[in-house]
Amino acid sequence: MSHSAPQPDHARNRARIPALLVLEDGRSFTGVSYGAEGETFGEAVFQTGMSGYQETLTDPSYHRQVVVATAPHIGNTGWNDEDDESRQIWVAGYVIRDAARIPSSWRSTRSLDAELQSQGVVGIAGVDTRAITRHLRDRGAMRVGISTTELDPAKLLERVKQQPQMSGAHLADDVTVGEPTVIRAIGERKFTVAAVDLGIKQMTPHRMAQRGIETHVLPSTATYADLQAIGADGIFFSNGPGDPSAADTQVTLLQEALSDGLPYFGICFGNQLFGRALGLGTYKLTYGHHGINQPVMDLGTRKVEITAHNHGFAVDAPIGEDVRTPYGTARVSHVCLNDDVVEGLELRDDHGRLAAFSVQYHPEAAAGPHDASYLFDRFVELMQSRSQRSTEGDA
Ligand SMILES: NC(=O)CC[C@H](N)C(=O)O
Repeated sequence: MSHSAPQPDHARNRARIPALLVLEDGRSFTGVSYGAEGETFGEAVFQTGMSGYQETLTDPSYHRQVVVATAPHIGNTGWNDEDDESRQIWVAGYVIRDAARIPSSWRSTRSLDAELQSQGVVGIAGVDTRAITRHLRDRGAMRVGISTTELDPAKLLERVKQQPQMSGAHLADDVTVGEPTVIRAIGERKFTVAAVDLGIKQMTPHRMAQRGIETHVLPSTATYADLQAIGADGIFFSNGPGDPSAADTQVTLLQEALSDGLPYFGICFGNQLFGRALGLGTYKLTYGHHGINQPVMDLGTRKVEITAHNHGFAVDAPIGEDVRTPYGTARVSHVCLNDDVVEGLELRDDHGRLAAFSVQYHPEAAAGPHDASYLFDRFVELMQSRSQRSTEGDA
């Protein structure tokens, strides 16, 4: 059978299996089962990307979150063997309005519905996702339950209220690699980077490899000695699930690296932990940024880039002011033009030279626009200038 040929229309039969969604403030929606049957709980967030659902569902940062797709029609391009951002689907549940009944793409090998079923991920279709989105936008992200077995809203609500909150959750250890893995540079190796895996997406080491970086992906429990053992020229902290205020071990590791002057680059969770390492606080946003078209300004160049986001927390830092830290002077480098949320931080040494930086959004852009890929080049330049200075004896 050719991949794009119409597949058996089992969705029509499954459309009869009822499913219930209940938010923690009691608002409920009825729909039909999509993906696995059963029951699931998590934090409800809405995601505004019009494309890229395979990358979204396999992004480990969504661990324990139930994603509501604002795009009204989901599943058109099925599921393929290339676009996974990690080893599995991580979302706790998936909420869509209109499910594609016949996937069509030359790369598709199965339907989204079938993939959700085979990975045991519970979803719901046929619900008013616009109403859920407006509700979450007004009231904020909240706990949610989806069930095909408990169809009494009051009973499901009781269980929703027993679920853990996202605030205070330390989840990096759930998603990280078991053993270190190495992603070789494409072409000549110029630098070695220790990437602490707090929920890394595969596109990140790929973007590094394209620039001559050999990436050693290390477990979330990596120590500074582990970094030294691989002779890292730079340290990277990935994106990842959970509350940054609960990741103390990683903050301590980063502080050790910064004291040593090791070049640092962080993405998303890596931006929040950089903020904490610099002595700044983090806080929970009302409903977060989850999408692929958020405007961000680089305050250094005044250029605006359209960027991919997936964060529920943010760094609390004064925009336009210097922050003195034990490692140098920190500043907010990027802001979101929708709401002035801090989207990037940079640290400069006493000579005003860039020493470390991070962004709250996703320059690896999977899925998403590639406006911000210059940040990987900035990391390479940072390691280059640092290695030049150490050969000249001026580290
Ligand atoms: N994508 C991420 O790294 C998310 C970071 C953090 N878990 C948040 O929700 O803000």
